[in-house]
Parts: sequence; structure tokens; C-alpha cells
Amino acid sequence: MGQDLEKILVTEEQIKARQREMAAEIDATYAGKDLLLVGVLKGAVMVMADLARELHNPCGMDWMAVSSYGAGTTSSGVVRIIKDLDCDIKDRNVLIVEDVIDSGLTLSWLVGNLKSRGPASVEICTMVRKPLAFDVELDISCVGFDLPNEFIVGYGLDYAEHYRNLPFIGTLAPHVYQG
Ligand SMILES: O=P(O)(O)OC[C@H]1O[C@H](OP(=O)(O)OP(=O)(O)O)[C@H](O)[C@@H]1O
Ligand code: HPA
Ligand SMILES: [Mg+2]
Repeated sequence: MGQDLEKILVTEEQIKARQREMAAEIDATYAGKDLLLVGVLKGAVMVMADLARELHNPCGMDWMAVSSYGAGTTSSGVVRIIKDLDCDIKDRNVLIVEDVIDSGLTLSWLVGNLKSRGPASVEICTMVRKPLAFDVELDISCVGFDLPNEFIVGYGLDYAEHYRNLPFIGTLAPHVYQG
């Protein structure tokens, strides 16, 4: 796997340290309140598992799986629910947990969908934000790292379903895309 990588952008240690800070922010924001973490499958599996274990206050955990349609590799913003939440979020404080916000279109749709269910609040926490996400009106309360517009893998992020299990975030060598 090592020869497939071009460079490491965020090390395992940097992820762990930043996650502790993010968890402290979340603990402070939701102190004394009911909190439900909603992870977006499959990319958010790592960040959800690690972030939840850094929280000191109790929280619920639920999952959604969604799929974006569109030609090419960019998200069209038209989203289909593959797996819905198991629980009712009415009057609950929802914190969506994501691995990356790239175009922002997936999350923009998801926030609208979840808000229509009558929650007390819907906020967003993401490990990585890319520059394009600034063009979409999204209120992101918690960001791990702002990274440039490059395709990244690791820590949940995949290329063709590979590399999700890397403990760091990096870019792939050109030969991987060229086959
Ligand atoms: O901001 P956007 O441009 O909409 O892209 C971000 C979304 O795309 C990726 O998920 P993907 O749909 O590839 O599925 P996965 O989580 O199973 O990898 C990523 O995990 C985010 O959920
Ligand atoms: O940079 C990325 N890497 C992997 N999956 C993604 N989904 C949106 N952007 C990315
Ligand atoms: Mg995803």
C-alpha cells in the first residue's frame, strides 16, 4: 500500500490531537443537553468511533447511508437515502459527523432533510473541509482540518473502496489513478 501514496497531509498523531480539541468543544456546547451523533456511512466510521470515545458527556449514535447521483466524479446534489436513521430525531440535538465536506452538496441536502423532521437543532462536525464547501451555504460548527482541493484517502476516505483503513490522511500517487 505504501507505494500507492504520494504524500501524507495529516498524520495519525495530528488527527488524535485535533480530535481531542473537537471533543472538548462538543462537550462544552452540549453540556447538560441530549446529544445524538449521526454518522454518514461509510466514510465517517473512523471519525465517529474515535470522536465519540473522546467525549466525556453521554451521547446517542445513529447512522445514515446516502448516495449522490451524477455523471463523473462530482456530486450532483441529488441524494437518495440508502439507510435511514433508526431513531426519531424530533426535539433532539443532532450533530452530523462527516469525514469530508468537498462540494458540500451531500450535506446541504442532508441538513435540509433532517431539519424537516423537527429536531431541536442540527449542527455539522467534519474532519476535513475542502475549499469548494465555502460556496454552499452550510453552517459547519466543527472542522478538523481545512485541506486544499486534492483527492485524499485514509481515515475513512476511499478511492474505489480502498485505503479507508489508513490511520492518516494523504494523497495517492498518479499511477494509482492511471491504472
Ligand atoms: O461534499 P460532497 O462533494 O457532497 O462529498 C462528501 C461526501 O462524499 C463522500 O461520501 P461518498 O458518497 O463517496 O460515500 P462513502 O462515505 O461511502 O465513501 C464523503 O464521505 C462525504 O459523505
Ligand atoms: O477527497 C476525497 N476523497 C475521498 N472521497 C471523497 N468524497 C468527496 N471528496 C473526497
Ligand atoms: Mg460519505
